[in-house]
Amino acid sequence: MSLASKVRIDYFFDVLSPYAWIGFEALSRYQTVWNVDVRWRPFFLFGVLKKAENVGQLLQAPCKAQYMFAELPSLSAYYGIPLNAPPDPHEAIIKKGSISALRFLTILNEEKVDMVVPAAREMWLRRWSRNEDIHLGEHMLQISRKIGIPFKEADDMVARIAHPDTKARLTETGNEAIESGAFGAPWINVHTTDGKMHSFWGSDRFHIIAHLIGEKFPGHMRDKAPKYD
Ligand SMILES: N[C@@H](CCC(=O)N[C@@H](CS)C(=O)NCC(=O)O)C(=O)O
Repeated sequence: MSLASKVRIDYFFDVLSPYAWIGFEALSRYQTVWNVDVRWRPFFLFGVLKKAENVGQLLQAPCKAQYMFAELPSLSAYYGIPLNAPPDPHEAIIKKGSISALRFLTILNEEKVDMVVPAAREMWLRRWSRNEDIHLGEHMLQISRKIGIPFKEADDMVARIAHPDTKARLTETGNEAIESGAFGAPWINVHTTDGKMHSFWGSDRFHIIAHLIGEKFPGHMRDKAPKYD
């Protein structure tokens, strides 16, 4: 068996999850200094929660829901991420959702992989900073324009958002996460160079991941943050 020279990190996320955003920004910064190969893997969190029989946990324990929101301002300040909860979280998260955005990211991941990070970041900025919607095709076109995807290409990808192949690929990514034990987001699979896989839940596990792979975790690394606007 040949051993890999780089640690591969599969980062499963949904742009509706603010914790997945925090982890995404943290890992984007660490990606530049750790010897890792990061794969960004958009998955549909509600599908995963359902398959993992974890929907009730999240929505029915009021103290947990309250805590989830209460912790966000300190994380936002720590990492320097301009995070603002939408004024009507139920409408933004449950009613409008992220399925179109995730399907769009799924297409980008296969056809324009370099655009996945700027597109996902712009989606989070819209949903979790500026209170702008991300559930319609026209929003994907606005996002594409902002990050520099030519209109014709963007239009062609938006037209395939509802294609059965796109849906199937998003479901497959969720299933892969579920098979590795996922029950929430972010879900992080670290494939160490000895061929083993280690799974982690949360944006708050990077010090443990650093220890596992023999790297350093000096905290927020705000000096490596992009300009958020
Ligand atoms: N402590 C974790 C919390 C992550 C978290 O609460 N993620 C939510 C989605 S935004 C989730 O997966 N919840 C499932 C659960 O609580 O079981 C972190 O800091 O990232």
